[in-house]
Amino acid sequence: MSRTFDVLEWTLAAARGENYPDFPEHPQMTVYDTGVIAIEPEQGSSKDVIISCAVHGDETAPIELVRDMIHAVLDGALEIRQRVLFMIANPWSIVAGKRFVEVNMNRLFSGAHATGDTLEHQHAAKLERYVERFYTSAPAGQRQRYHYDLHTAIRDSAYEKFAVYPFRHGQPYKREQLTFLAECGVSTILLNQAPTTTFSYFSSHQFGADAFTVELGKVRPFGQNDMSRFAAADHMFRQLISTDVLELPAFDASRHHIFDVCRTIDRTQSEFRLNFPDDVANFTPFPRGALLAVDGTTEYHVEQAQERIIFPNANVAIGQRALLTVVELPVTELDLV
Ligand SMILES: O=C(O)CCC(=O)N[C@@H](CCC(=O)O)C(=O)O
Ligand SMILES: [Zn+2]
Repeated sequence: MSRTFDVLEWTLAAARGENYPDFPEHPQMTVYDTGVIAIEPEQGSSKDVIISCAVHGDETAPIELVRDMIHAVLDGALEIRQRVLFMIANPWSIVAGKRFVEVNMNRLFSGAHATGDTLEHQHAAKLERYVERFYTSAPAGQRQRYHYDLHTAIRDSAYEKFAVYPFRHGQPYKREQLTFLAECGVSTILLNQAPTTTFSYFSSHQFGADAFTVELGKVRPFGQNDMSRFAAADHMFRQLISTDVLELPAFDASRHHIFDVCRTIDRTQSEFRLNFPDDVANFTPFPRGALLAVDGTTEYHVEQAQERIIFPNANVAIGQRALLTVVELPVTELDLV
């Protein structure tokens, strides 16, 4: 169905330098930038929720989810009870139909954007300012900050949906967040054990938000996503922003698969290869001793009894992460609050 105003078309037209009608006047909506829209209920909110997509431009399902939520608000079909910032983070990479135009933007947060001057460096700096503006302009009082940065993964995955819990600097993990994510269909969690320059770590570390990189499925072109696979996540995000108090079931440890990030293997040489085929899925386990990657003359072998591979990508820029390995951790070993 064609719309008189389509927020994605408006965002992409701006990225292409084309004309498009202005964003419609709406009493609760403030446009921070094309694709960056804050929605603020008049009163009574207690949550500041960021839902971002398109940090990688070819990860289309989250873009469709965010687009449809914004349209539902514009159409009066979704009543907003909490402050929300929707972010279509890299419109130029959507236009290009690529993960990024020049540089992977999800390595440029927490100030890393200062190291260059590409479109992605400049835009990451702006996105940081929008996050700061949104969180710091909330009404006074006790509030809770959230940031769900929605992605889809390049490879198939033994666990279709999973989330990265950014490094907590010793703070406990939250039962409520694990339960919320499980209700979204995301019951597999990776615990990052070091600071990163990702968008979710930025909001978590700089603003104390409950922030996650959420992998909702596999990268597919527009029109090829089976949106029924995202229905639970869509429902829960809408519940989060349209209710005063979000009803969640009690925490149930048996629902969750927790994995500790064990090793981060960076590509440091132009001669870099992964020692397994392109169709090996995320979370595939490898036995101790197996050769995973060769970086110049350095060989990376599996060190623990069973390490599983995540996000393998031999084509990353030199200096960037080419592979993570994870090991399963019983939920009972987590410091939970
Ligand atoms: O499938 C892949 O290889 C990449 C999917 C993706 O974009 N993942 C994020 C994870 C960010 C994090 O570690 O929090 C990324 O690589 O940026
Ligand atoms: Zn991504």
